[in-house]
Amino acid sequence: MGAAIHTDKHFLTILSQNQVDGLEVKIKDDDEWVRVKYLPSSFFVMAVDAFMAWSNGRLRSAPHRVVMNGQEDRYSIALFKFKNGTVEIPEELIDDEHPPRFKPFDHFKFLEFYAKSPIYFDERAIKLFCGV
Ligand SMILES: O=C(O)CCC(=O)C(=O)O
Ligand SMILES: [Fe+2]
Repeated sequence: MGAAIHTDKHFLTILSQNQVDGLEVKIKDDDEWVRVKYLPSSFFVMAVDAFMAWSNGRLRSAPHRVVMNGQEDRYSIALFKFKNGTVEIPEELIDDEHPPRFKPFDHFKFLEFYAKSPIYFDERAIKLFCGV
């Protein structure tokens, strides 16, 4: 079993797994998938959708998936961090060269809005919800 391509809707994702790899991340806008290699006892931390909006797009919420191709069992555990209240770009990250790319939004309303939507897992959801 694996996981289909998606971006996480939270603020930060912290992942850990047993020593069976499977997580793949798309770092650029091309077709290349990077397989995540964990050091023993390490965590993998990703800035995800709400962090991308907060950072005015400086950090990208990377599409990722889980691809399994062996017979070994894989276990992973995820901690999803939310931002309580309004997510708003700090003024230090806005200037003439970097106009705001996301409107302030309530993180839980974003989650609620897309909870039952077929595009919940789509990377465009955050841009459709609060993109400028
Ligand atoms: O199993 C993993 O390493 C990733 C799982 C994942 O992407 C998720 O739960 O959102
Ligand atoms: Fe994920």
